[in-house]
Amino acid sequence: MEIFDVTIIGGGPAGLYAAFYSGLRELKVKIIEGQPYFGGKMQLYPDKVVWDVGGQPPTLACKLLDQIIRQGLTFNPTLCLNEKITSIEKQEDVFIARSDKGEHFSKTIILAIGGGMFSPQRLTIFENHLENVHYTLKAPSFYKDKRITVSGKGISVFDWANALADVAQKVTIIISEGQEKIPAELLKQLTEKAVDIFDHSTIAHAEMNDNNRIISLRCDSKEKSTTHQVDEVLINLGYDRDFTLLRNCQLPIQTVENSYIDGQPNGTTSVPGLFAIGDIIKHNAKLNLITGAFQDAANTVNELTQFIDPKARKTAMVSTHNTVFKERNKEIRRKLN
Ligand SMILES: Cc1cc2nc3c(=O)[nH]c(=O)nc-3n(C[C@H](O)[C@H](O)[C@H](O)COP(=O)(O)OP(=O)(O)OC[C@H]3O[C@@H](n4cnc5c(N)ncnc54)[C@H](O)[C@@H]3O)c2cc1C
Repeated sequence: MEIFDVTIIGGGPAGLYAAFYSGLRELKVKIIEGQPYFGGKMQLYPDKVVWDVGGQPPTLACKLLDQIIRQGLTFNPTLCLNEKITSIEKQEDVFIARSDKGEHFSKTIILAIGGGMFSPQRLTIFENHLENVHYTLKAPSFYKDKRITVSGKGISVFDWANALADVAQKVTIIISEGQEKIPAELLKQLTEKAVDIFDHSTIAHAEMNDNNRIISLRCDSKEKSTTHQVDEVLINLGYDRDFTLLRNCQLPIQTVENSYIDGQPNGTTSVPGLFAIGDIIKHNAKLNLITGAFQDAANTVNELTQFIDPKARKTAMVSTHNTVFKERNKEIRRKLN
């Protein structure tokens, strides 16, 4: 039985920074993410420009995320992707986190599960996996010179179409609602970019090729039927959030509004040794931002290091003076000079 110092559940910004900071504190770390990729909610807005991360120039979220992931992997933590943790229990001094893939043993646990596991609501006629149907937006370069259909509900559909119209060959919107709630300025931009909007319409039929890709879509409204050739289809119907873990957990974790963990700025919860960081935690000083997640992670890792070893330093040595970077700094200086 391999016992880790810390097992981090959730690979969003909070969990990834906790993995980095735990490495800085020379802890043995495992990070478990339910999705097949890291990034958490940042995967929902890769094309957006993020301005509010201290010291960073305005950056595309996908680029910032790439850096956050790389930083999270600096000290080679053990990685488990595509593994949803469904329960945690404690036997003597060891936590056991369980999924349908197995068991993980750890002296401490960090819950960095954000708003729970989110999964996109699927369009009924696309229930099976199709190669060119997407529920999150990839980096804009993926759509360059392609014919895109965006469908779903709400302003996000229009927002996505507007972002893609700058790079795509053709963008078409199909929505069942009207356009009344869409800001006039956004509609004006879409008209200028020659985006076709079919409102009060639904996707009624998809023609497939042998590679499990949709090649055309039939769109029906009360008045007419139209057919659109497509390269990629984007669906935005909103997201379901899954809190199975909090519901199943036998440990006395205190929750707020049944969806958040009642915790402290140093990450401690009602269960000694089990910590919570990022968007899942609620307390008066909580900041639901990427930088808030980073601060939670650093505070918590310092706290849990002392939980494991009460004689350990209270905080990590600052990175500029931390000897764990000695060898890597030589390489970085060589590159910079
Ligand atoms: C549209 C949008 C725009 C935003 N814009 C900004 C911005 O401009 N600037 C800013 O600072 N912040 C922004 N935010 C907020 C920021 O993205 C969040 O504060 C941040 O992602 C929180 O990180 P987290 O790691 O706590 O949670 P999340 O990012 O939600 O990550 C949690 C991870 O845990 C995983 N997980 C959950 N349950 C389990 C389980 N049982 N087992 C395994 N894994 C599990 C999830 O799959 C997910 O990957 C934005 C958020 C949204 C939604």
